[in-house]
Amino acid sequence: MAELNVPVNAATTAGGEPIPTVIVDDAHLVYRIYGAGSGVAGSPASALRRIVTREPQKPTLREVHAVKGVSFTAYRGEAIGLIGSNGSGKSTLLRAIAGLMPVNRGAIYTQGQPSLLGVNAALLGDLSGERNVVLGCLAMGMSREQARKATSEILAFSGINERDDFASLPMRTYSSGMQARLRFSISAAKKHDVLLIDEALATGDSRFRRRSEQRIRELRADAGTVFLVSHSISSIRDTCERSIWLESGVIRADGPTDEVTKTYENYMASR
Ligand SMILES: Nc1ncnc2c1ncn2[C@@H]1O[C@H](COP(=O)(O)OP(=O)(O)OP(=O)(O)O)[C@@H](O)[C@H]1O
Repeated sequence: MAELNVPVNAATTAGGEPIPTVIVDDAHLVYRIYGAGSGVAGSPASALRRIVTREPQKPTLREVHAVKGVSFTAYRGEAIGLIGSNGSGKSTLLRAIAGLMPVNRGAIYTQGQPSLLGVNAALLGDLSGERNVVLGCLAMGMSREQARKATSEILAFSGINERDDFASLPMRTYSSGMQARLRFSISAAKKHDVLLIDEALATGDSRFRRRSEQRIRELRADAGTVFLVSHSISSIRDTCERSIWLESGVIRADGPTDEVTKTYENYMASR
């Protein structure tokens, strides 16, 4: 635990300045849901009335303002935990940092290419775990030779072959925990400028979680920036020295993990 709190000196410029990797400046993120029926207007009675009166259904648009004016700067060498209750905007913010969702207002600047590792990251269910590892490596920019070399290491790290030769079976036959382990193992095989991890550790067992947490620390030590979204406060405490608490799309606290998680836990206990 102690080594997590030491400043990462590799992450500073020659002048000792920390190097920013992600700048989020007053970011607003809004989902637009078209055709979403709302309350009475979407009821069976109103649908029947429209049929009888031949009144066309008015197009509806609902907006969910998921992230409301969030600002912070992340630096190279930091591992940052994103915490908050369900629906507070954590995954949305990660998606925006990854460039998968445009900001509606404000701006997000990133250095290098952020990589989002989520439980929904696309791997192909009909291909074997091993083929998916090779494809994943190629997709991350490795050469065929590098991918071939990395494959056995990734499979060993994932531990999916611990009980049987699962690597040769199609991925659709894997449990969700095994799938998540393989996804994490593929992503963690490469150094990332900015690695965004969304609950990927939650589905692994405790042994795999410990290995993953160790790998996150190594990735961070390699001077990348890691963001970890998790409801497991212990994972956040073991991995991240800084945490950001989001609630209803707004930052409630940003600072040392111990302080932020304590405040968050008190808040959750009082609800
Ligand atoms: N694809 C979507 N379309 C419309 N609204 C969405 C969509 N995805 C998320 N939302 C809404 O945006 C808000 C933030 O959701 P988000 O998934 O970012 O929260 P979260 O903090 O990651 O939640 P959790 O801890 O439950 O995973 C919620 O109100 C959610 O209903």
